[in-house]
Amino acid sequence: MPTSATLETWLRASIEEAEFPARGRVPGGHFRRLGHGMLALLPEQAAPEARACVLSVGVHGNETAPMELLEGVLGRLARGELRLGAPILLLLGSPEATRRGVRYVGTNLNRLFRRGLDESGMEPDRARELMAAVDGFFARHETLPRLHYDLHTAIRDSRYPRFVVSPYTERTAVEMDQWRWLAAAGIQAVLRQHRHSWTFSHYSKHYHGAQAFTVELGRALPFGHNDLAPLAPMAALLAALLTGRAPAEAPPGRMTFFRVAQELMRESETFRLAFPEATANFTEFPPGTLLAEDGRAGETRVGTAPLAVVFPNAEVEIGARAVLLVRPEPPPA
Ligand SMILES: O=C(O)CCC(=O)N[C@@H](CCC(=O)O)C(=O)O
Ligand SMILES: [Zn+2]
Repeated sequence: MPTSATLETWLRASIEEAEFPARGRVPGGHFRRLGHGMLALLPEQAAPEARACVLSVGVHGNETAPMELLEGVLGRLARGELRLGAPILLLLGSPEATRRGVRYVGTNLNRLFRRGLDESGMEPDRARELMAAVDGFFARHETLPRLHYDLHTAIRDSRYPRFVVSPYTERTAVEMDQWRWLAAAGIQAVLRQHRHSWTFSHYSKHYHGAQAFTVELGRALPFGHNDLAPLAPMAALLAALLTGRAPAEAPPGRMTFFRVAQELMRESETFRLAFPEATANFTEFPPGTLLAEDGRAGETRVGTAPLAVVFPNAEVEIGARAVLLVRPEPPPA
């Protein structure tokens, strides 16, 4: 069987469609290639604190910092600095989009994670493969608590460069431990969704009862241009998950909590945002401010309480989310 040294090359091999062994050894267990951009790390024995963890990167092809972060952690495992103690499913969301250096090729993959998806095309096909991989992984490790971190970077600057989106589902509550782990991992803000969003993290939370988040780790930059220093605490969290150890904890109140008040969809060709393109995520606007104009839907203005903007993007497909309008809320007690 090939040795763990191979593991470090898995991500680049997946992007370049290069040869990669079907299985190999790592300290504490072995890896198995499940498909293109899909790798399972399987421990000889799960540690007492182990969770069945899905770690996904590259659901948007040009978001490279999470890939470099993951390569670093896999390198530590390969060199024997870490010992595998939990089953981990590693997923490269869209190898083709990453190879081309683009967010997506045909349509936004991160809006397609729902059962019964019947669209055809590259991203819908990939969404079905990824959902099947997650289904199989959680079924195989059904006795362990479930976790999914879907790692991204944002298009724009942010008042909080590292933040998580907590998907909405009435079925699964967020455990307090998650807030403590994320606070210790250097996450600065939490954005709680107000309705179903059909993202990858929503899929694992809604259909599998996993603790699941979209994790934003700074700005989307090309390979080699990412500053990984601020992500060291997040690397430590991923390392703890791999080894099945309890991660470091910090008070959740260290993070600023927000809730989505409104999701503005682009409804026409003439949609435009009324604030500058470069406006940072979580920038707040006072009551009465004009935020957007959109054909027959007309104007959107801030009501009586201030609103902040997250993920503004006037160029999205018609029918897609153009901006989230959010307000602060108290941290969970
Ligand atoms: O910076 C942006 O405008 C988009 C960054 C990004 O890809 N965000 C995710 C968030 C997913 C979620 O809401 O959980 C996305 O838009 O898919
Ligand atoms: Zn993304």
